[in-house]
Amino acid sequence: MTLTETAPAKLNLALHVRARRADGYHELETLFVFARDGDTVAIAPAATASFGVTGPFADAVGPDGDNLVTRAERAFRAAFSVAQPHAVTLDKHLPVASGIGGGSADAAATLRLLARLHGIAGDDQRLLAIAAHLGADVPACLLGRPTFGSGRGDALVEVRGLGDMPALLVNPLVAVSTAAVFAGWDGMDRGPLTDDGDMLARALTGRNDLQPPAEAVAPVIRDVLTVLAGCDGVVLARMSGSGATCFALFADVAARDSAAATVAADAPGWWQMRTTIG
Ligand SMILES: C[C@@](CO)(OP(=O)(O)O)[C@H](O)COP(=O)(O)OP(=O)(O)OC[C@H]1O[C@@H](n2ccc(N)nc2=O)[C@H](O)[C@@H]1O
Ligand SMILES: Nc1ncnc2c1ncn2[C@@H]1O[C@H](COP(=O)(O)OP(=O)(O)O)[C@@H](O)[C@H]1O
Repeated sequence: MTLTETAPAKLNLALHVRARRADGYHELETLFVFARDGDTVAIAPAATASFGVTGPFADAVGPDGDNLVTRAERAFRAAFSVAQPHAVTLDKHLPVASGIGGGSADAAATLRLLARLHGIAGDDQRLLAIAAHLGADVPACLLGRPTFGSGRGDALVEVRGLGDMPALLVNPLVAVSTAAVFAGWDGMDRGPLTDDGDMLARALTGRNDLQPPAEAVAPVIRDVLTVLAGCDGVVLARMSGSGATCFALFADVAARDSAAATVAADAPGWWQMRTTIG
């Protein structure tokens, strides 16, 4: 029996960095939303453990046994005393180290699949503990619903999402290290996210405080945002997470598709994904 799940791209509609912590992490406030599309993880019980990766970004993950998917599988088996090995395959469509949490989403999808396979409730606290240990973003990806995150980004409160908004994700295919971008933050607290209004209103009055340090690492991010912000019908254009992926939200599908055509013509070397944000 093979079980399959989408590991949806994560977007930070806004991300405010509030403080640097003694443990090397940062206090932040963020609005997490999830795309309808992303990677795909498939899991089946097997005589021996194995990992395989396919898809356009397979090479960036590599076939060896240490990545966020295999770490999630090992942590699950240890926490729930599961002796049964699994064959895991990952179809990798999201660029790696790109601010849309691909690795975190893959790990979260792996945990959800293993929970289904072994009869563990999706909201079991042990799953959440494994997720938090794998990375600051993994608990939000495990939940997979629109959420306000604080602390390291792992203190979560569910909020009402955007409804189904057409979105375009664009990455200039420059990998950006999350640690390096946080290290470049200037240390200035520019204030909290507002809790007034709906998700879109809160996002529109918010910012991404990691955008300036990410642009210092990868100046092409400014070009991506200039192209997106100039497209007709854009409601919001911003960088996600620590970059370099930027997103644009649109009021309708026609405007989103016309922006996708503009980006493809202006910058054929950039990665893009048309999707819908819930
Ligand atoms: C910036 C965000 C926003 O959602 O997303 P991405 O850009 O990774 O998608 C996340 O906070 C990333 O979460 P995640 O990618 O899971 O981070 P981790 O693996 O736990 O940490 C990688 C490194 O990022 C830095 N880090 C991460 C989270 C945080 N709140 N403060 C930090 O300073 C630390 O230097 C840490 O060593
Ligand atoms: N399954 C995976 N997919 C993507 N990256 C992974 C995976 N497993 C481990 N990684 C590592 O995790 C790091 C973060 O990748 P990713 O989650 O794609 O980026 P981000 O945290 O910027 O959203 C990368 O350096 C990558 O090498």
